[in-house]
Amino acid sequence: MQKSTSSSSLGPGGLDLSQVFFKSISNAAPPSPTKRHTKISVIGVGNVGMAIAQTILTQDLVDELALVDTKSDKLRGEMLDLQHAAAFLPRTKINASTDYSVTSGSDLCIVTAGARQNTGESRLNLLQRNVALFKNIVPPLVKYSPETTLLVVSNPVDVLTYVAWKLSGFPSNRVIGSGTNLDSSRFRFLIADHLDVNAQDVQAYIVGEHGDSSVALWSGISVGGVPVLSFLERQQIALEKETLEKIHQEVVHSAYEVISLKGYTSWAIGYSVANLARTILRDQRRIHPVSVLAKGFYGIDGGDVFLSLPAQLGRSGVLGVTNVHLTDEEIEQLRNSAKTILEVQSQLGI
Ligand SMILES: NC(=O)C1=CN([C@@H]2O[C@H](COP(=O)(O)OP(=O)(O)OC[C@H]3O[C@@H](n4cnc5c(N)ncnc54)[C@H](O)[C@@H]3O)[C@@H](O)[C@H]2O)C=CC1
Ligand SMILES: CC(=O)C(=O)O
Repeated sequence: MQKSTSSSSLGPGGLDLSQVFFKSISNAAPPSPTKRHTKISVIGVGNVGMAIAQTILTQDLVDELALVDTKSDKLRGEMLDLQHAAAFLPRTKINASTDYSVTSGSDLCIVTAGARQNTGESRLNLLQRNVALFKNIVPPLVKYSPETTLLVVSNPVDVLTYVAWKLSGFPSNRVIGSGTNLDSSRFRFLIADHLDVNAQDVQAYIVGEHGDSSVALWSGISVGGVPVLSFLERQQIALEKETLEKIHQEVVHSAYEVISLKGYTSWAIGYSVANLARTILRDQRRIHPVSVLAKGFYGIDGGDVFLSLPAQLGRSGVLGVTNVHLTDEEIEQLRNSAKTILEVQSQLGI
């Protein structure tokens, strides 16, 4: 597929159209040398890839957005549809191609390509199909953007982040999985709903596997800086363990429910990933629960495993993992989550 936008403003007969519409100001300042050209590539233009692409565009995050997929008609259709919104959006050059050269020089490559769950199917079930695709996706991304950060979204996201790390040969700080950033957003929504407060004022993390063995960090939840569990305890208000467990189960069940109702999930993951992209490209140094190489943190050992921990992110990827206080029960659950992922990983032969 050809590139979407002409890189030259030459009209018929070699006339420079920019000179027809604009007369140059002879002493105009040259473009600022400090302003970097920023670029994101999104691989896979299905429900998830397009939700991410459109959220990135509305947030004025990059100068250039490149889209890649194997379905050339769908790809061109999606590219044109986004380009036709140019009059309402911050200026971003949008290119699309089945050829990975379109991704060249990306600061961030977001991988959403691959099979998705059918109703009732677990994320881990997708593994073999998506590992095969990753072998065709990761090497060309590395070839065209050797300095990029890889952000994996395709499921099962934790194992595929490990696969992307292995296939890329990148240092682990430049390979991140979207992990439980989404689960934590669902968690914050449900807690906010329960307490009738704004979800943005709720600090709460789900860590571990993005999936059935995820771990809710109840001990660290705070609302507007007030630690929730200890506050309720002091007020002698019992928040029953069953209520807490029910909220966590609702988080775990969320994707299954949305998939059974509309066939896929898209909007929340779109916002979640665009939020991560902003932190990384703008060097915001915010803390997000995302899938990182977890070996050595919170007593996780037994192999190279990627799972979600609260990590500080910035321009160079993962800057560090936060030392959150976990209860013994939470540590035990986190190690079990690591074990679940490692068991799946051991079948890969990568
Ligand atoms: N980590 C998370 O929180 C979430 C992850 N997902 C995962 O994201 C993935 C995508 O989901 P949807 O967009 O709903 O699926 P979809 O079926 O709508 O789109 C997948 C796209 O990938 C493309 N594709 C397939 N093989 C490719 C290849 N080798 N190179 C480039 N493109 C290729 C397909 O042509 C298709 O356009 C799934 O694995 C899904 O489970 C979905 C929601 C949340
Ligand atoms: C599909 C998926 O992983 C989610 O929405 O959480």
